[in-house]
Amino acid sequence: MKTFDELFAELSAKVAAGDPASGTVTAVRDGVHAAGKKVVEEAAESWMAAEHEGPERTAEEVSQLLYRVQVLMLARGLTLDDVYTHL
Ligand SMILES: N=c1c2ncn([C@@H]3O[C@H](COP(=O)(O)OP(=O)(O)OP(=O)(O)O)[C@@H](O)[C@H]3O)c2ncn1[C@@H]1O[C@H](COP(=O)(O)O)[C@@H](O)[C@H]1O
Repeated sequence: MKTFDELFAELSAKVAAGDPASGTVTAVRDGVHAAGKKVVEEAAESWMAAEHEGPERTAEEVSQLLYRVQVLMLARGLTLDDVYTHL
């Protein structure tokens, strides 16, 4: 288990190192357009799970959504502080 901040630190380090085994590195290199499409896809799956599936499936889809949001942030060069300043 990890927190949102811990995941972002892990993904940032992998991207900075260009870790060849990391799916995140590939996803970030694919760019903002592809990353944005994945955010929308996982958002829709989260919504559908919340309406039609149980809490466990919904939590799983929301975790994927949070991951895809972080990929989009990294592809766009945003930090957590850039976002948190608006909360
Ligand atoms: N949390 C995630 C995570 N969530 C989703 N994914 C990726 O997203 C893929 C699933 O996306 P798809 O679009 O294929 O999903 P789907 O077909 O819609 O599947 P469902 O939504 O229907 O379940 C997974 O196979 C992973 O490649 C993730 N990949 C990585 N992480 C975390 O990121 C860390 C670093 O990962 P790497 O960069 O791969 O080392 C890992 O330790 C994890 O903690």
